Amino acid sequence: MAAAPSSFRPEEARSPPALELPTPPLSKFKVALCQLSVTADKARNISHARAAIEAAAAKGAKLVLLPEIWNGPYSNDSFPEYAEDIEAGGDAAPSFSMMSEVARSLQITLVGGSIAERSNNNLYNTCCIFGSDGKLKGKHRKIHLFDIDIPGKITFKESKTLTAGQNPTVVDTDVGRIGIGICYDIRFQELAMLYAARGAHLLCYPGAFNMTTGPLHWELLQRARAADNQVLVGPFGEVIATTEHEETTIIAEIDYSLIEQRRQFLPLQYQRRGDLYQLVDVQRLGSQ
Ligand SMILES: NC(=O)CCC(=O)C(=O)O
Repeated sequence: MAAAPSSFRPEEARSPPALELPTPPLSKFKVALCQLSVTADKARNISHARAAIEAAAAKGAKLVLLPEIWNGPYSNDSFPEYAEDIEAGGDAAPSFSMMSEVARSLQITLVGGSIAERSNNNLYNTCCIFGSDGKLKGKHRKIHLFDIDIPGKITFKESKTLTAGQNPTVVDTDVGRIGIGICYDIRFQELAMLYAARGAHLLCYPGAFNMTTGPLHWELLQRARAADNQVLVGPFGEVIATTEHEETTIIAEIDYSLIEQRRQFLPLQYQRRGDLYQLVDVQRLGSQ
């Protein structure tokens, strides 16, 4: 959020936003969310993830999602060991190569959870998004690193080993426009607002929540982001499908016609008081 610039005209702010929801290539499809058990054995994690993706596609999923840091343990000691050089590809990036290959062979869109990425002596927590041709459509480096200190409960500092990403990520895919965040990114509502303003149909946040704040907040945060921005969980903040902590894949139907319908029922975008507050898209400002 930022104060309005001095050239700001309230009557413009109160008119509908210039960016309407683009027409998605598919209006209804199945999404699969794979929740995976992760071990210290990277090769096993990769084949295990592949099997889950294949099983989801066999059930008709056109979009498959993996969780945060699925190819090894989620710890500062492990990030350097399991990190991959995505740009080099091949043997330097076996998790990345598997995802690209499986997306192509199954002709699905794959939001590849996240893996630690090594680039120019930095490590990032990175989500790769693959199109149904197996090509990398986009890469999101976690913007908000998870640094937390709740005495006696949890202390963790992702920033000890990882570098924060610098860019919001929106990708156009066969299943619509997707805004990407990774786990802790979901707590920062401006990012979700920005994605909605950029016409995202769907927001995907691969996660690995901790067990202190997680049970309290993970559903709350997803519902809040969806209800604020009228995007899916459901666009009214309704949970379409959920599960507990065990390994499983949940499959649900996404119906984008609900977004337009819910936005007509409850026309927040025309009621927003841009004359009093405004979200400034710094990347767009910079490119003007
Ligand atoms: N991996 C993460 O970013 C964890 C975020 C989390 O647990 C939270 O409470 O937020």
